[in-house]
Amino acid sequence: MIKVAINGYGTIGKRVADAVAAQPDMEVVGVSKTRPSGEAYIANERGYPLYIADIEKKPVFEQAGIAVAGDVEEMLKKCDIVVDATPGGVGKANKAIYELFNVKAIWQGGEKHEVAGISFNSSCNYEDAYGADFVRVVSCNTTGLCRIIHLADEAYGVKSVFSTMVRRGSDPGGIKKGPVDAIVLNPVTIPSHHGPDVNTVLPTIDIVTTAMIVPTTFMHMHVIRMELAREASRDGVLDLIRKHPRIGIVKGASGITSTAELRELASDMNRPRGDLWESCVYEDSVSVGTNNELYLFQAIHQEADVVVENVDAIRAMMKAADTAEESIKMTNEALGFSAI
Ligand SMILES: NC(=O)C1=CN([C@@H]2O[C@H](COP(=O)(O)OP(=O)(O)OC[C@H]3O[C@@H](n4cnc5c(N)ncnc54)[C@H](O)[C@@H]3O)[C@@H](O)[C@H]2O)C=CC1
Ligand SMILES: O=C(OP(=O)(O)O)[C@H](O)COP(=O)(O)O
Repeated sequence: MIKVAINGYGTIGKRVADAVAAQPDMEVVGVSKTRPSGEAYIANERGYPLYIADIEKKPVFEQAGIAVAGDVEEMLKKCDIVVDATPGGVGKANKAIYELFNVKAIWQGGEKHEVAGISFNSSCNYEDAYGADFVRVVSCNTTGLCRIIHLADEAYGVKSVFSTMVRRGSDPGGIKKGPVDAIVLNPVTIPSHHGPDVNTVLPTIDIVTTAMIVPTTFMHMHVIRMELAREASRDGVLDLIRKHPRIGIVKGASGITSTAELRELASDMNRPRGDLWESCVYEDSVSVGTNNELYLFQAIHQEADVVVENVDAIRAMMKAADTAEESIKMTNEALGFSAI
């Protein structure tokens, strides 16, 4: 069994913990928090040993009725690999301690590529992470872009990409972020970080991205245009998407034209936390122009799509599955996940 620790049990960390716990070849040996919270009670309830960043706060946790197993250093002694899901920018400072305790580490998209030197998406570059000590799973939007661009590139060759990300303002549980009543160009400069970030996984893709934030909490929406090198058809593209284990199709016949209806669908499917681990391509949006330009809309559940990628990154780094296909299949099956 691969012993996995999760440093930072928040939006991403708690989901990664549950996904790891569901895998037949992995176990959660600990999760960490900085202060008592609803999530800390749940960690106790699920039987994940709870470690804390600052051991001096142990009495505060215990007074709140939350059992503490030790500090983060204790947790690192028990694991083979740590998933760092601390807030963006915090994780890089943890590298020294991971090196000290000789554990492999995975960071999230809020950190820069340089922290690990390998940026990861299982459908694109599983082999780059095979046996590696340090890997970064790219951000939720970048994950969604990488999946679809790589698929199109393998089949048709991608000459260039232009995409606009309409980003959610805050996660549903967030109370500190906005906007409440604005469309914020974020960033106002072009390109946004997503294009260069795609190039950390797919270095040869010619891509420009723009991004804005809107007052919604569930999912980002991508508007994508790709110029293809070889002749493509709408049906051909839809067939490829149907076969992809991490890209789903929002059927035109379902009448779903929004993120809100997708949230309802995920809940009705009894997905844990209503999570959509797959990118959700709107069938009726998929169009091919006369010069082989591919157009589509896809929705990305920001809290979920990177979770399955973290599980595959663990397997690649631990050499527990030789190919991406093998790992993706194991991950999806353990979660009872097949793309919509
Ligand atoms: N929320 C999202 O939509 C997505 C986030 N990401 C990335 O995932 C990473 C984590 O983001 P979230 O889960 O949203 O953050 P979050 O704020 O929900 O959770 C972070 C957790 O880390 C804990 N923490 C803070 N400092 C710590 C420390 N020094 N040691 C141990 N734990 C500490 C906090 O208590 C909290 O539980 C970031 O790099 C972010 O950019 C990636 C994809 C999507
Ligand atoms: O990785 C994300 O977005 P990104 O791909 O736009 O960087 C997550 O939605 C976190 O974004 P946030 O930095 O607005 O919390």
